[in-house]
Amino acid sequence: MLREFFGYYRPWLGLFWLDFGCAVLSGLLELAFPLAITAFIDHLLPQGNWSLTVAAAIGLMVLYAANTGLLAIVVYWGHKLGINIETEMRARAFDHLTRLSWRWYDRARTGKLVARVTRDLEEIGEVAHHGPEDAMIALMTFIGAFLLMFWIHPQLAMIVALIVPAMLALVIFYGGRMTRTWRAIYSRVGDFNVRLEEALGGVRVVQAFGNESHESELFAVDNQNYRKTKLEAYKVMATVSALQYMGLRFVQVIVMVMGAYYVMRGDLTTGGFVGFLVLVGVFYRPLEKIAAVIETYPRGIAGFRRYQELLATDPEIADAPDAIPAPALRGDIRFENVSFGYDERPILRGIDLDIKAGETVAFVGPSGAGKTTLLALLPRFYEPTSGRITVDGMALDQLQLHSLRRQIGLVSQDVFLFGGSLRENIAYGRLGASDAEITEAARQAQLGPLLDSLPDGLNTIVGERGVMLSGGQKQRVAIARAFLKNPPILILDEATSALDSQTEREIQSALDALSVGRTTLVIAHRLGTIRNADRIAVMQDGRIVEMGEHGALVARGGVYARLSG
Ligand SMILES: Nc1ncnc2c1ncn2[C@@H]1O[C@H](COP(=O)(O)OP(=O)(O)OP(=O)(O)O)[C@@H](O)[C@H]1O
Repeated sequence: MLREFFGYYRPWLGLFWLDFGCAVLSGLLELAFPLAITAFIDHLLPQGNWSLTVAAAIGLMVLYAANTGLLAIVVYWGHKLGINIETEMRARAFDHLTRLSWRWYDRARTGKLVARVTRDLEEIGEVAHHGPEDAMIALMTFIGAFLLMFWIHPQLAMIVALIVPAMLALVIFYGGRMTRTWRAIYSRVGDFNVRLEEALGGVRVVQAFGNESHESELFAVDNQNYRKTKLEAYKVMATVSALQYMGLRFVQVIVMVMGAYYVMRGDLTTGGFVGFLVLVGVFYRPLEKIAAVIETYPRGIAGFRRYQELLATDPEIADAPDAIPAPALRGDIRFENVSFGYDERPILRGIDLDIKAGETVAFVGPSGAGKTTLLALLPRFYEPTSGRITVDGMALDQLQLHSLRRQIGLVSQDVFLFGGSLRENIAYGRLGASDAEITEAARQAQLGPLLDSLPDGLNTIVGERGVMLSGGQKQRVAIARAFLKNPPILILDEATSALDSQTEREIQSALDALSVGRTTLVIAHRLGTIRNADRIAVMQDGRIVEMGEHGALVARGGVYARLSG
């Protein structure tokens, strides 16, 4: 896994080495400052040479200025490295997410997905930047400071070293607790997101049922859980920082006392003494860094695991290696003994169906009979469990998915509109369509009068999911998209919601115009559509139980006669 993680550094190796190199140099300079102080006190002061003192001070300032520059580089370019990696991962995650199957999305929670693409990747970015750099600096200053202290005064250095294992044990112990607490916090944030997403997304339903307080109570549970978990984390943080502070100060006092003793005995110079005291601070700092690494690293790694899992999710429905681009289709469609179930429960059972190019077939039957499911197999939103489907004699899975879907228009019951303008929403049917083409499609879909009445015309913003449009208008936008797409095959899932008869007539005539010259499969809830169909397929319990023209089916006196009667 680490190898894969470091693979993401490859395009940014230059940045990585720049960041890493500057961090190492800065670490070395940190070690040089205590030595400079020692030399200053022990060698310069006794000489009483003022100009040399000023020169030394200027030299020290230059060193500090250099270190400032190095630190600025580390902060900016290091974070740049992190965000570059994060951006690349986010792009891949989004790309993959847009390709996952309907079956996968049936089980997904959007709130959690959003958290993965945003928060998880942010954590990884942080680790990508700080991980190697922190670990290296910590190790280097830790060992370096100890060697220098040992060089100044071995016995004193050993006293400091005695305290190190205790501090490390502390850091590791609390680091582990911190990791667990953070994991819990993030899981709480996930719950939170899901709740927010559903309550706000469904706020109209919440209000319609007067269930605001109920939602607030549910939210309060998540909110309080989050608070409790956060408080746990703060407790651990308080303990760690208190212990760290106490540890450092105690060691400093011990060093002060012991150092003073050695100075009085003439074993240690004053400069060595002061330098040593500063080194204790330098030596101690990596412990904090190690604590930080122990805290952030597992978070990043947990995020990276989830990211890898996401990328490894099988899109289920994808192009076979030998799939060919679909040629311009005529629109002959065949279902051969097709069966399907979303899970173990069979929904479609051995469907055989032959539709000629240009034909309009209406599907009717009781709710839950499998009409929508059957038609969802044609653009390969789901794969049949057995049997096969062909268009123009070619099996669907021989064709490249995009080239197939480009030739199938879909007008479904619940039209999804994006939160932009009417223009953007209609143009979704064929990206890059000109304004003239968009307007023409809108008029064909009977949106003309609406466009004329809107001061902003095509630029009118439709609101999130198109809330500013009526149900009938949304339907017409979907029809306009289909006109613009101009596919040889059309799937219409009629709106079941009652439209007034005038609107219904307009939409029906737009749909009739749309289906001219195309193979049209329509899930019919209205008699008007059924009459226009060349044939009617009556579905029941996942089977086609009757097939034929309206008159013949009525005369037969079977299921259809009962349904339409
Ligand atoms: N995504 C899904 N996951 C699992 N089961 C599903 C899914 N979609 C539909 N079903 C189930 O499949 C069965 C057939 O549903 P389908 O929507 O195809 O029926 P329909 O004939 O179109 O009904 P309606 O006329 O009410 O739209 C139903 O029992 C439904 O519960």
